[in-house]
Amino acid sequence: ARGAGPRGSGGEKGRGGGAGRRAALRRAAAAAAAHTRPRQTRAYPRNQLFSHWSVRGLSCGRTGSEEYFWLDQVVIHVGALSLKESQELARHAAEIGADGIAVIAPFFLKPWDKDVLINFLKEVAAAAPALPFYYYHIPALTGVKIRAEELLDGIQEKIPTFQGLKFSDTDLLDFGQCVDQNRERQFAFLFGVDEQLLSALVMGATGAVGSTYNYLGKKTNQMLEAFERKDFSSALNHQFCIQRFINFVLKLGFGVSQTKAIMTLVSGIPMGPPRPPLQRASREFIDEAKARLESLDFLSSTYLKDRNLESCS
Ligand SMILES: CC(=O)N[C@@H]([C@@H](O)[C@H](O)[C@H](O)CO)[C@@H](O)CC(=O)C(=O)O
Repeated sequence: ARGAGPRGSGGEKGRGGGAGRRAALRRAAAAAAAHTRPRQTRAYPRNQLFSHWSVRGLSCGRTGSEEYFWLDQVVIHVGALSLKESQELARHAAEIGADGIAVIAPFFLKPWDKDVLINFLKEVAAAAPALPFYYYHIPALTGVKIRAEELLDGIQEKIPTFQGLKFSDTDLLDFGQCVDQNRERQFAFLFGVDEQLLSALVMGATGAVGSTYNYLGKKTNQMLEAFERKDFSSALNHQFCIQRFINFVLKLGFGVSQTKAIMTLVSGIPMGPPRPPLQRASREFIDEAKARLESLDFLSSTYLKDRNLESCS
């Protein structure tokens, strides 16, 4: 998933930027990546994937005389069914200089209440005690429905590195209460339901992480900018426009496979097939999604060249 947000996509209170720190991180990540370079035909173990991502993410690009980094922050998801594996991944994330770690609830042997879940998260966080820690709340996929608002109550006493939450659920009452009950704390509230982001911004979301930002990022940024300048009518138009596309693909059947297909379509970069049990997106899906992207002006070549997308709003 990719981040978007008015105040950064996560970990905005992180550990400070600076070219020196970035250069050091880049060296550490490059060393780790070189040490474990996989052969082309082998699947990447997760730690190798992290190293390679960090190297790429912390690399510089250049526009004119200005140098910039591809990513502002790299927050690594280290959740796993096994506590030990999660801890190893957390240690590795710290070694390669990640800006933070995130963890979903284990979903085979599920935690049955808040305390049990916090205990698990605490053990993972303790393996990387200098890294900001995020809980990734995604009940539709984990089946762990412990309310985030309950989980946050007193969490920093148990997990001192707790920094915030990625909230991937449509329960805006729960989300609103997370924000409302933690106003004194500087938590990051990263929202993960792209079609509802505007509502979450109104409630205090500080950023967003979601799948559609990989290809609807420009439209989302227009919405964020309108929101920042308090032009709520334009912000709503942009959100509705995004909803039109998401609503359309949700009805066709939308998940990771379809996301890969759309990303391939929009970027021209082959994303490869999904792993079983997932199946490739069907030809019909790709054709229909393409037509919809075109009709909303999300796919035209001019879209990539800074076109104003008012036709959609
Ligand atoms: C259940 C799900 O996949 N949610 C997505 C959303 O970005 C979602 O695809 C989008 O809101 C469309 O419904 C993200 O919150 C999760 C995600 O991108 C990820 O974990 O990589």
